[in-house]
Parts: sequence; C-alpha cells; structure tokens
Amino acid sequence: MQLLNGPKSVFYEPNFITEEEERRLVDCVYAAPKPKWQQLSNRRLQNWGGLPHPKGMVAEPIPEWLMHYVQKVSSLDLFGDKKPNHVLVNEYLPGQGIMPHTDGPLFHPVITTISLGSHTVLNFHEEQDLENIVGENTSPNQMKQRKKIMSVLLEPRSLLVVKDDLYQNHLHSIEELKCDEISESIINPGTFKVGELLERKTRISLTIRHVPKTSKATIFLSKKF
Ligand SMILES: O=C(O)CCC(=O)C(=O)O
Ligand SMILES: [Fe+2]
Repeated sequence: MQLLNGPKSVFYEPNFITEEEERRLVDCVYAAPKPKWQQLSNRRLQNWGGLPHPKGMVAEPIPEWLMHYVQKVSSLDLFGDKKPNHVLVNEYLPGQGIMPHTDGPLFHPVITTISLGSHTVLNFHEEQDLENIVGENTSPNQMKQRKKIMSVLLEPRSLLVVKDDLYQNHLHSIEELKCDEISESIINPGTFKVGELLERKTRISLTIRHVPKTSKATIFLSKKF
C-alpha cells in the first residue's frame, strides 16, 4: 500500500477500492434502516460502532460490510497501537458541505476517509487559536473567513488520511458548491488542469476512526436483555 505524503501529514491514495466495491458499499449504506440516518441542516449521517460521547462511547458491533474496510484501513498501520472502532457515514448532495471544524478530542488524532459516488474538495485552514474554535458564539461568517492553506481533491474510491499537526491544529471544511474548479491550491490535481470544472454528484464518505474512550455499558445491556 503506497500512500502519497503531502505537506503536514495528509496522505492520499486514489482507487483504494474498486468500482464494484464502491457500488456494494453505496447499496449497503442505502439499505440501512431509516432511523439510522441523522438529518442535519446540510447533510445526513450514520454512526456505526456507537455514538462518540465525552463520557465514553457505548460500543456497538460494526456490520460485516463495513468491518472489512475498517480492517483494511487498520492494516495500514496508521493508528499505532490503536484499532479503528468507529465509522461515520456522511451523505452530501451537490451543493452541500461541512463547515470548518476539527474532529476534536473524541477521536484518536488520525482520520481515514473513503469517498464514494462523487469527488469533493476538502479544504484545510490556517492554524488557529484552537481554544476559540467552533464555539457557540462563532458565527458562520467568522468561520468562513478562516483562510484556506491548501485543498485536497478526494476522488470517488480514494482514501484520505489526515494526522499529526494537520489533525490537531487546523480546521477542515467542504464548501457548499455544486461544482469545483481545479485551483492552484489543490495539492493533488492528478491529470486535471487548473481551471477545469468538476461537477459534484451525491457523495458518501466513510470516515473510519478510533474512539479512545469506550464505556462498558454494552456488557450491562447485553446481560440485561
Ligand atoms: O466527508 C468528509 O470527507 C469529511 C467529513 C468530516 O470532516 C467529518 O465528519 O468530521
Ligand atoms: Fe471532520
């Protein structure tokens, strides 16, 4: 497995999975029971493996169709002595995105993301005074003003890895666009030329992470029922 190292600990692997695997994964995501979806204002998501919580995640088994990829990512030795135990599924329609944020202390500081169905462009923002980020008083405008330092093109079937300084000290975001223009700030344009336009389709991302703190509540639950 060869991962490309970009500046500040971002790694990108195109074609991490095949088209057939991509189709199967998309089918499985949409086959999940309706209550599994959590609707946010600008995207939908599913949590697998439990719901991360400051007091500890009540761990739930990850289904076989996802576990295969958790293991595949785990075998890359990115997580040190930790094992990924949580998958966040995000669905973005064209025009949807995610505000600048960090993934914060609920996760071990390594993100791995498999993209399905569409490309997107993930932006990283300049280093911040992290004491003050994503607070209740931070207006969307203030967030948007945070300067981008670089962007990564995430093609369908690719794997992205973010760790170290980039995870800890920089916000990341996806702009709410229907179409992305290949710009100089994209560090992995591949064969695309600056100025080319890529139209977004529906994208599903699988973000595979390690939640360090898991509570034992499942044991009590399974005993009780
Ligand atoms: O969809 C993506 O690639 C990014 C998702 C993300 O940043 C998150 O859920 O924290
Ligand atoms: Fe994130």
